[in-house]
Amino acid sequence: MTSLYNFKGITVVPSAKELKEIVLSKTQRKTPTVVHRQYAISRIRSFYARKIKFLQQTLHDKLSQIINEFPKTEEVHPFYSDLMNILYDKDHYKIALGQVNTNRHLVAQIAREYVRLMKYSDSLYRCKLLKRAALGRMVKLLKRQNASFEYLEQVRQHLSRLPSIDPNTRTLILCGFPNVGKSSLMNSLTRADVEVQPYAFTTKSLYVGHFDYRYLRWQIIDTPGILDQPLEQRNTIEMQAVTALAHLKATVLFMMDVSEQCDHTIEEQINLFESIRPLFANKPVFVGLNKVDIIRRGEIAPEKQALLEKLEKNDIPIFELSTVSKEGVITLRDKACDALMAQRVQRKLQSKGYDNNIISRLYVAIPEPRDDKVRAPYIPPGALNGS
Ligand SMILES: Nc1nc2c(ncn2[C@@H]2O[C@H](COP(=O)(O)OP(=O)(O)OP(=O)(O)O)[C@@H](O)[C@H]2O)c(=O)[nH]1
Ligand SMILES: [Mg+2]
Repeated sequence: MTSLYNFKGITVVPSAKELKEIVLSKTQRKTPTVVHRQYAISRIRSFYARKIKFLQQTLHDKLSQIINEFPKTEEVHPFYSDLMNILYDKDHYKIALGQVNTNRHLVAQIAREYVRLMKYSDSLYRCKLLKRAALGRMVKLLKRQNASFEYLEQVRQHLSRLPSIDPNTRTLILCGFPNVGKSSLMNSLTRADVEVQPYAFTTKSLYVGHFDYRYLRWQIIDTPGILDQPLEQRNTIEMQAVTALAHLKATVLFMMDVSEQCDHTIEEQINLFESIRPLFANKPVFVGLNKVDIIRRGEIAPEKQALLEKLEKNDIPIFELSTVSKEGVITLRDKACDALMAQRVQRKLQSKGYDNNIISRLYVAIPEPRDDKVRAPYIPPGALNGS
């Protein structure tokens, strides 16, 4: 499943100029090069027609490869199609691929046209001119589409660097204001080695890490920090975090900085929590109160404590932790995993066609009798005697 969302295998998209050189030199190498005036005209015609067809086929293969290898936005998981829309703009992407497709058809049209004209030419010289015109027109088409090729190459490079997140597996998502310690938690749970810095927006894209819990493989996603602002004002960096939260069935770990070193008060952090809460619908949510090595929950101002208590009353569990002293880190992780596991089991039991009895898990073969011969069950006497 992971390999489905691993976009590292897409072939490099050449620029129009490179593509032109590749296809022309291939045509030169792979088709016969010697022709004589004294040959029968039909032979001369087919000599040049072959070159035209060969170039058309080579271009067709190259362009088809691009079209087939790039992921189709309507075929990938909604998480990836949304992410691609945010990063590359869906319309731009579709238009670029559409233009490649149009080019493929135009090239075929030109080839057909010139091969037909070739039948009317009566000398080697005319045949040659026709071939040259056909090849020229075909490669010229490419030049006009150079912008699309360049854009697709950039998308390819970016896609190959995207983390391979499996949208269907057990997942934890870290989110919260910038600088609260999301990446630090990620690093203490996995070997992902995400950059940690004492300033906001250190993390600018999604990162994925893995760990084992209860003999199962889990993925944890570190997201860029998000600010408390309306959706329309969010930038590309923040929107990646929102996309992950919106599309992945996961446990959400909302990280808070109890020491307020991240430059946002506890009240602001809770406000952010409330404003993005619709994204947590139907997902287990935990609040990680980070940096308790600086100040403990019991030591903060009473009105701030009251805010946290109010959150707890709404059934949001709060866990104190510190990624520096490692206190509480594993407890939070285990609770988050257990909650997701319980939810996944629950969903499976409720899903259609799942009957919670033993027969639905077994396959019982009941073969048709092939003739009238009686084949009674036979139990060896030794077994009956129990010896
Ligand atoms: N004292 C203390 N500092 C911490 C703790 N966890 C993280 N920090 C510090 O907080 C700062 C920010 O940590 P990051 O892990 O980069 O925070 P982030 O949430 O990933 O930030 P962005 O990627 O910018 O959104 C760093 O300077 C860390 O050293 C903690 O438990 N205690
Ligand atoms: Mg970070």
